[in-house]
Amino acid sequence: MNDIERLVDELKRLNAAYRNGEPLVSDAEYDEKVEALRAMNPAHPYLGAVEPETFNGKGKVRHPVPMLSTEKAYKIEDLERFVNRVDKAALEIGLSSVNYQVMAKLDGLAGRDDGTEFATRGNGFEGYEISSALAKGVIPVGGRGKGLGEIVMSLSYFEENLKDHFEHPRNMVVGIITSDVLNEHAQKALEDKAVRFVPYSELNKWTGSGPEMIASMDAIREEVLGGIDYPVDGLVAEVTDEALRTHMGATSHHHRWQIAIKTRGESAVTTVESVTWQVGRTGKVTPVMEVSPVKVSGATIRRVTAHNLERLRSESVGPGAEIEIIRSGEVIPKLEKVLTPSEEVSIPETCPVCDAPLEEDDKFLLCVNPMCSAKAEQRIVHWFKTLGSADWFGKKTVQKLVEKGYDTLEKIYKLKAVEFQALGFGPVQSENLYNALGISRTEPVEDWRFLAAFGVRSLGKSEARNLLSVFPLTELIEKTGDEILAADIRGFKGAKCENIGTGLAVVRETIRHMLDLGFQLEVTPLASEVAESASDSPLSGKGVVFTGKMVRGSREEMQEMARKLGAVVQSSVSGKTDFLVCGANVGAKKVEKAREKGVEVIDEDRFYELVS
Ligand SMILES: NC(=O)c1ccc[n+]([C@@H]2O[C@H](COP(=O)([O-])OP(=O)(O)OC[C@H]3O[C@@H](n4cnc5c(N)ncnc54)[C@H](O)[C@@H]3O)[C@@H](O)[C@H]2O)c1
Ligand SMILES: [Zn+2]
Repeated sequence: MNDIERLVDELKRLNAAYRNGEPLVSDAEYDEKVEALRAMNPAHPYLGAVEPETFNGKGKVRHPVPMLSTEKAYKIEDLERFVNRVDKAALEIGLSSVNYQVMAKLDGLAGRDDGTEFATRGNGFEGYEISSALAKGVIPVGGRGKGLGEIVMSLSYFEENLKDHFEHPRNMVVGIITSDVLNEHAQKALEDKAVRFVPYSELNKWTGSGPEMIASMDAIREEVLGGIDYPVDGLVAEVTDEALRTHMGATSHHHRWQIAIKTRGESAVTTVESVTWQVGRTGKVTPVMEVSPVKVSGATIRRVTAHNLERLRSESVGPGAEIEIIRSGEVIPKLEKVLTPSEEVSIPETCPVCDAPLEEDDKFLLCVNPMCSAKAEQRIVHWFKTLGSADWFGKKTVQKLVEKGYDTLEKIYKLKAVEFQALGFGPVQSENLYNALGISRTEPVEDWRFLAAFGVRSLGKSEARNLLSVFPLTELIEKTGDEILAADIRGFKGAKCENIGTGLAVVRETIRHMLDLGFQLEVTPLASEVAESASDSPLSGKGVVFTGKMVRGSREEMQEMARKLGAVVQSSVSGKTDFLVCGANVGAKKVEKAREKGVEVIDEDRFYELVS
C-alpha cells in the first residue's frame, strides 16, 4: 500500500466512526489529514464526494437535489479567492454586484424536512428516513417542511447536564437518531426539548458585499454566533442571488456558490486553579484542570481536560500554572501550551472514586480495581468471561452496550432481541445475545463461579469456593469483612476480608437481583455437613452429573442429597465424573459417550438406593 492509499484508508475509518457518533480523533486532526491528502493528490476521489454515513436498520430515501458538503476556507486568503471566483461568474451573467449571507455552521447531523419526509444526508444522493426522530421528541424549530437544516442539541443544556458523561453533543445527537432504545440521558434531553432540528433558513444571518465580508469577518462572527446556543464549527458564507447560484452550480462535493469558513479555533490564556481527577470507564484516570473562568469563542470556560499525564508532569501543570487553551469547534477546550509552569504538581496515588491504589501505564494512571463503580464495562466483561459466555458478550459488544447506557447487569438482562437490534446489533447477533442471556441463566453453574463473576476484589474463584464451603451464598453476601475475619477461615486475613466485605456491600443488590432471575446454581456443600455424614457414603468425593427429567423428585433435591453425602455435583460429564444419573428421555448417544469415559450410568432408583 502506498502513502496515499494508507491515508485514504485511515480517513475512511475515521469518517465511519465519526458519522456513527464515536469519533476517534478531533475534527481539527481529521481536517489536517484531509488537507494532507489534498496536498498529495488534489484530484483524489475521496475529496470529490460527500463523506458518507451508514446507519443500519433505517429505510433509505432519495434526495430530489443532492445534499452536499462544503468547500472550506481556513485562511482569509481562501475566502478572497472564493470572492474572486464568484465575481468572475457574476460578470459572465452580467450581474454587477454580488450579495452574500453569512450564518453559523451548525455542528450536528444534517437533515432535510420536506414536511412529510425527514431524512439524513446519507451519501448525499440517498439518505435515511428518520421521521421516528420527531416522534421521539426532536423539536422541528419553526415547524415542519423548512428544507435543509441540522439536528443539534442545545449547548447550554449539554454543558449543564451531560458534559461529564459525553464528549460532544453531536455524538449524542447521532445516538438519539440512530438507536431506538434510548439511554436515560438521551430520554431526558428529549423530554427537556433540548434536541432540535434547526432549518438553516431559521438562522440569524449577516448580509453584505464580498469586500465588506472580508473586511469585517470578526464582527460578523460576533454577530451571527453571539446569541447561538448550539455547537458550531465555523461559519457558512453563500451567494444569495438565485440566478448566480444556478449559473455557478456544484461539483460532486460542494456548491460552488457556498463556502465554510473554518478557524483554527480561538485561544485564550488562563490560570489553573486546581486539578481534579476523573475515572473513565476503562479505569483511566485523567486530570481535569479547573481554570479561572475565561471566554473563548463565546463560551465561558471553567474546565480543561489534560489527557496526558506525562505532559502534566514534564511541563509542570498544577495550581498556579499559566496556560493557553484552544477551542476549535469542539465544545471542550484543549490545553495548547504551558506558559508558566506551576510550583507544585501532585499526582494521586489512589483512585478518586474507590480509593484503590492506582497503577501507572506509560501515559496514564489506571484504577485496576474491578469493583470501582467507574468501571462498569470491565465489570460486565468479567461477568460474562467468568460465567463462560464471553463468546457472545465480548469486549466490543459490552463496550457498545455500556456506551448506550446499558451499564449494569440488571439492565442488560432485561434486553430482548428486538432491543439489541435497536441498539445497532445485527438481527442474528441480537438473537444470539438474547439467547446467550437465557442460557447463562438456565445452564447449571457452580455457585462459586457465579459469585466470583461479580469481580469483587480479593474474591476470585478459589476464595469463593472456600467461603461457600463455610457460608451458604445468601448468608455470605450479608457478611461484613469483620464477620468473615471472625470465622477464622484458613487464608482469610485482614486486608482480604476487608476487601471482600466492602466489595460485597457494593454488589449485594446486584447479586440478589441475579438470584431472583433464577440462575441454576450448583450449591457448594458446606464443609460441616459433608464432614458429618459423608465419610462412609458411596458418593463421598465422587463426581456426579444429573441429566434428563427426574420423576421421583426434583433434580435440585437430588443434587442437594448428593452434596450432603459428599458428592461433587457437576454440570456436565467430564474426565472427573463418576456417576451419570439419568432421568427420563436421555438420549442414547449421551449415555454412550459417558460410558466411553468410564462413567457409571445409573437411573433414579439406583441413585436412591445408593443414598438410602
Ligand atoms: N473527527 C473526525 O474524526 C471527523 C471525521 C470526519 C469528518 N469530520 C468533520 O466533519 C466535517 C466534514 O464533514 P461534512 O462534509 O459533513 O461537513 P462540512 O464541514 O463539509 O459541511 C457541510 C455540512 O455543513 C452542514 N451545515 C451546518 N450549518 C450549515 C449552514 N448554515 N448552511 C449549510 N450547511 C450547513 C451541513 O450538514 C452540510 O452537509 C469536518 O468539519 C470534519 O472535521 C470529523
Ligand atoms: Zn477506582
